[in-house]
Amino acid sequence: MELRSGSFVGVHFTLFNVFATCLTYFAVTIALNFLRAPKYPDELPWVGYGKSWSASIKNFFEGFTKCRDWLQDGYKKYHKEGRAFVIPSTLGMSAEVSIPRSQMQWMLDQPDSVLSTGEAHFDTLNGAYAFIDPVLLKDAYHEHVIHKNLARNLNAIIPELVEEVNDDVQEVCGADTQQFKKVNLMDEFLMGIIPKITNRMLVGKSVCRNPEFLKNMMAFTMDVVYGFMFFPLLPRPLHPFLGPIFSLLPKYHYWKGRKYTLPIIKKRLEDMRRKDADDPAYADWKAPNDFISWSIRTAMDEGKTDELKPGRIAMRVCPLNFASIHTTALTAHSALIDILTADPSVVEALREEATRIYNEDGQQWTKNGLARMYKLDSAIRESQRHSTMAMSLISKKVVAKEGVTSPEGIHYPNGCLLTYAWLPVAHDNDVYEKHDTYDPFRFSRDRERFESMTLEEKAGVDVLKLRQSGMVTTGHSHQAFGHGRHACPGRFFVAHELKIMFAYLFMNYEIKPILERPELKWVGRASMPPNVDIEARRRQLG
Ligand code: HEM
Repeated sequence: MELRSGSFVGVHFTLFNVFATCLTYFAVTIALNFLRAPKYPDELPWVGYGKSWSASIKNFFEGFTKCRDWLQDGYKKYHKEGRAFVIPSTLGMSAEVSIPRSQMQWMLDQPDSVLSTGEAHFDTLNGAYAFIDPVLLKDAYHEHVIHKNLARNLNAIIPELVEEVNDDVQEVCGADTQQFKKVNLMDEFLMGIIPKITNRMLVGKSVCRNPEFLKNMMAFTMDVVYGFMFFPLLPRPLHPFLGPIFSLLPKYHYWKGRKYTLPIIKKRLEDMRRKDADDPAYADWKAPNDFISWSIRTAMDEGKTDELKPGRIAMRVCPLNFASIHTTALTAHSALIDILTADPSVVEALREEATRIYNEDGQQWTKNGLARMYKLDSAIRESQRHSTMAMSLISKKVVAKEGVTSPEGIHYPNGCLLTYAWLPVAHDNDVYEKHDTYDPFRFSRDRERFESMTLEEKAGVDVLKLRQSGMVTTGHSHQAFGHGRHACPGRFFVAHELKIMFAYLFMNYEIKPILERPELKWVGRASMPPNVDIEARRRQLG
């Protein structure tokens, strides 16, 4: 039969062929990936459709929408009995073993040479191709620099954060005291502000406001996300051939962005070397407090010559943008929606707290003042719990050649991926009473009660337990920043950043309440931010 182009039969056949080719391609991909996936011990139960060939095809597609239910099922059926189970591979994510709470400490206690967080990140994020150069994630020196420097320098960078937040919020929300201005919460407000604040800490004021630099950093973070979706659709044997082509994207955005960071890095290297050599011209010079200086100083102290190459430092700014911007924006997005859909008295209480502490501390933000914002701290932490961003936020890969045996007696061979389920814990009534309710002051009530006690009354209180209710204190039941020695080192910065930003917003703007909280939609193992606008009007003060 002759097929005439444009005829019904022709179109029909073409669509059929495309469909059949796609189906064959997916079947081959799933089969090849299935063959090369780590093998999990036979005695482990699986959720979803199980572990057979046909099950993995169903898991692959249906996991897209059903993963959340599978995790909840496994949590109730196995974790409550102290047993681990396997979450099957779904689009973008490999099969992983979910470890029950009773084995959590065992998992965290294993050295990196047995269970490695870095290797798990390298695999999940396609570190071989999606991060400019594989060395960036293979040897994540930027993480070491952040662990070592960020928290200890926070106090010193507060004034910079305050200036950045004030300027950026005003730029987005305007100064009109009459009319409300509508802004899209994610695209205009948070993505207009958070990349600048984060990069102020990473590369300083002159670069963090440069639109071209920001555009390329955002494009880089999206390249990593595209890689996340693209690589699982490719049979693994093709990765070495197509991966280098894909990697042109992140490389391109890095090259475009480094135009702005390289001159600063080179100058900083020279300045710091001259300062160290007691050059009299540098007697009064002080290195700016940012990632560039921390990175240089740490590499100099540790004799890491590779990490002193300007190009390497410029590259390391990229994975840090990836680690910090979307995570912070998603957290802030959920928190603002939760706060603005709560009773209006919640915003009033947060405004009162912020204004009082700001005035008590001489109309400035101090480390101590930010730490005393119990209500705001609690409102954010409660949102991290209530509107959980991802099903699990901890991942480890078995790297010990001989594997490792869990307290349950299960032997995990080399290559297995382990995780700890956060979503079901955050929504377990045994852990959090009324787990379905957003209770903004869930974590601050006891702290405030403590503050109003007499010294005698305070003596009878378990202060350590009280301190654990802060948003930066990770634990078995607060995993929004992970837990253990690889818990997020950026969380102290995030707490400062969000408190300064929300306080500024509530103190200086009226914001219309959001009438109904949009439902959280889950895709695979992550929740998708709903599209929400806020309406803000500058308050007329004094
Ligand atoms: C609200 C915002 C953030 C959230 C929710 C978040 C969440 C997390 C989580 C869950 C982990 C642990 C991953 C694991 O164990 O597998 C992590 C690690 C990390 N985060 Fe964050 N993060 C945030 C912001 C930031 C910021 C602002 C920075 C840096 C400036 C940062 C830098 C890092 C680094 C370097 C690691 C790797 C630590 C290691 O493996 O030792 N994060 N983050």
